[in-house]
Amino acid sequence: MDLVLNDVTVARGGLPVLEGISFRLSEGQAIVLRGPNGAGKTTLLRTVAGLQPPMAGSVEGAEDRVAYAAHADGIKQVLTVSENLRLWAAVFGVASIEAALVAFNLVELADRPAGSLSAGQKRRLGLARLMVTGRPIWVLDEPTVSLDVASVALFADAVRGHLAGGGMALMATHIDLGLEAQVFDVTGYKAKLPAVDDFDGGFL
Ligand SMILES: Nc1ncnc2c1ncn2[C@@H]1O[C@H](COP(=O)(O)OP(=O)(O)OP(=O)(O)O)[C@@H](O)[C@H]1O
Repeated sequence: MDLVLNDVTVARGGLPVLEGISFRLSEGQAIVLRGPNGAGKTTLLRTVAGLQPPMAGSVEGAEDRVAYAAHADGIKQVLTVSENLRLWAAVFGVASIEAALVAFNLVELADRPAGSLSAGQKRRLGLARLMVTGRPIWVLDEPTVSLDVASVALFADAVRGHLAGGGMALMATHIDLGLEAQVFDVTGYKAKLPAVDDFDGGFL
């Protein structure tokens, strides 16, 4: 089933940020969101992930199918790397964590408490989590932050494998991952702020 956005408006703090967003993401495809800081990429990703409703328009095909990786890695600090992955695997009903450990070069760190990992290692664990969700739509907000060159390559391989298996990916990233992806620049979709109709100019 495709992920379809129809004329979506997204808002932060009650104010529209982006409007008129429409696209379709099919099996095996990726879309990379581009746009300057503050343009609304995170807000759009949060809306697709179901963390907030669209202000207008509709998001179809996302419900219970999205695995979301945001700036915060969502890691349980006191659990080990493998315990973290097993926890998520149990939540999502996935049998094995081995592929995720291998894909993100976490085998040697499997017994380390997650709280003792470096920023890049934590990020690898946060991304490995995607693989144990079994969910087809990966929604990723700046997934490569803190990753070194080798880890970026691991991540790109994991996304490539996910797409090859019929998965989909929607991500905000400023770096070129060497993936075949459509680029969606949100810059042209900046929302017009609603007119203030009870403004009293006499207070100026
Ligand atoms: N909690 C909040 N309450 C109100 N406004 C917010 C909140 N979080 C973000 N904003 C504002 O919403 C707008 C969109 O922010 P958003 O984080 O979606 O942009 P972005 O394109 O992801 O930026 P970046 O590239 O810097 O991560 C910005 O103007 C931002 O200041």
